[in-house]
Amino acid sequence: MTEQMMEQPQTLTGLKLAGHHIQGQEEVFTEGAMSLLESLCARFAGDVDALLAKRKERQVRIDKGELPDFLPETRAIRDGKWTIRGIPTDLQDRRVEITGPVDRKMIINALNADVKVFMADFEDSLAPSWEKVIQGQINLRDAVRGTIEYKAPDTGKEYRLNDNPAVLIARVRGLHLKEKHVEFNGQSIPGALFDFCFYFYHNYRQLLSKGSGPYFYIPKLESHLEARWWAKVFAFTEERFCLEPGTIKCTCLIETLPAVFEMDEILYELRSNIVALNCGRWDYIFSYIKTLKHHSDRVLPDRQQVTMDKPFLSAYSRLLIKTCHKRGALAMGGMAAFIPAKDAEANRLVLERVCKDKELEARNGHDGTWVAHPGLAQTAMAVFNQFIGDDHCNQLHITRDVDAPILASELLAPCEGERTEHGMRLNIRIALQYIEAWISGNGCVPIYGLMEDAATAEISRASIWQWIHHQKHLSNGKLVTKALLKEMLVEELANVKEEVGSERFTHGRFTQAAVLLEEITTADELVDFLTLPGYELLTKQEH
Ligand SMILES: CC(=O)SCCNC(=O)CCNC(=O)[C@H](O)C(C)(C)COP(=O)(O)OP(=O)(O)OC[C@H]1O[C@@H](n2cnc3c(N)ncnc32)[C@H](O)[C@@H]1OP(=O)(O)O
Ligand SMILES: O=CC(=O)O
Ligand SMILES: [Mg+2]
Repeated sequence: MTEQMMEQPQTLTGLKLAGHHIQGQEEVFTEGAMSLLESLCARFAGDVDALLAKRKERQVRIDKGELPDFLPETRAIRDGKWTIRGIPTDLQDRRVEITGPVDRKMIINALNADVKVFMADFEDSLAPSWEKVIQGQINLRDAVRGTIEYKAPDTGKEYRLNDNPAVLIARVRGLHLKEKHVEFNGQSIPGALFDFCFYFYHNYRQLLSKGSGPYFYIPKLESHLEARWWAKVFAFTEERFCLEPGTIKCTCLIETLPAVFEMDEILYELRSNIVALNCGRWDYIFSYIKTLKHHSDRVLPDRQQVTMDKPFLSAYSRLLIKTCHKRGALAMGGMAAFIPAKDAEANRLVLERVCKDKELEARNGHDGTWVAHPGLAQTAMAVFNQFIGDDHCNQLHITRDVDAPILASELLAPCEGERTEHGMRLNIRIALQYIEAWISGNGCVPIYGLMEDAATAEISRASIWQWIHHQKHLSNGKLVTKALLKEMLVEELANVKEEVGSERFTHGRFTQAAVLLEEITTADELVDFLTLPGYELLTKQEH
């Protein structure tokens, strides 16, 4: 059957658009694209709930005292000799990747930045309002065709692509997030399938014709069974469009504690399509808190003290590199959350810190890294250039074979450090401001000189919950209780009002953010993801 025959209009019996009309949506919801979405939902949406249920089953065991470990039943995969299928030419050199949400100006700036790859983000840095997820698809379609343009309404500045834009990779939503504006057989569909379907459908031909391809970042995997689900989605799509197996390429973030014990297995399940793993450090730290939430000996200190040189994070980075390179896959580093400062001296310190962070990654053997802002690209590039040298375009040759095996106990090692009143108050102010931004439709914001997104904010709010839950004492002797949190929340809300100004405060959604923050930090059980209740508030205000 030819592709055209397969793309004949089909009766879209099960699929229903439940969102309000967004300008330009007809360009996204074409007959062919909707037909693909319906097929994907029919085959794969139902399995997502079963995969999410498996996460819960494992968590129940861990809550009872079990610790995550390498799986006995997949030992043969870990011990076996095999490699991934291969890495396309334009993904061999990924020494610096910029990331950012799928806003029009941001996309153009990111593709023009002095980087190898742009990860266009429907995930941690995007609050997925109906408008943003549709507009993001339109923006990426125009970017792939090279026609994307933007004129800033305030300055009149015009934006268009340079001659040699970065390679594009789209990051789709995690499996836990539904897209409530589209229903299949009466149920909201997985946001991941929505993002995958439309980005693939509207762009694969143009990408392949330019010598690139449909490339994806897959976030927040928790097991190799979830990777197997993605492998089936990719294989089905390739077959439907008569593409060679392995045409779709993906990079999986290893950003949950359970997944770090299944890296070989994830690579194996996806071996036709995968090219790299990535250390998504912020979600990983959040996942460490969440997974071990009932283990009183593994409560984290102030967020600022949990840096990549801490033993449990160093073990994670080194094991990821060793695992990837053994299988021929790239081992990407993660995000230093710094962003440039306006003041020259402050900016010098920012660049110094970024440089130190990137040196640690490059020295460990990572093949590349992430930056949150174009102003950091040169610094990261200089570090990786120095470590990669002139004879290579990555560090695949660093095998870490002589390293002692990295043990489960190292990955789970408690993290030393203080829990301070300053740290707790900072967590409250960061979480407040981030939640306010997210429920107002902005998924990534600068707060106190750092990039804050869904992953970094999760650490702040989950830490507060964990300190309350385990009745920790702060370094000044204060016992962390629900009452203390409530007292501090009132004070910090007032401080935030002073910081942002009463005009911004009154027109913002800070009170709603405070209510949500109080709810999720004082709940008996840790809420799985901040973005789940956040999505209800985000979408409630849509017309
Ligand atoms: C844990 C994780 O998942 S990390 C990955 C997800 N997070 C991200 O991707 C963060 C991406 N970064 C950002 O969103 C932004 O850098 C922010 C929100 C933190 C700060 O943005 P701003 O406040 O606009 O920064 P600033 O004013 O310094 O920007 C200066 C210019 O750089 C551009 N810029 C800033 N960050 C980016 C970026 N990531 N990509 C492209 N352009 C960018 C701005 O658009 C602006 O352009 P202009 O001069 O043409 O107007
Ligand atoms: O997605 C990246 C992370 O650090 O989380
Ligand atoms: Mg993440």
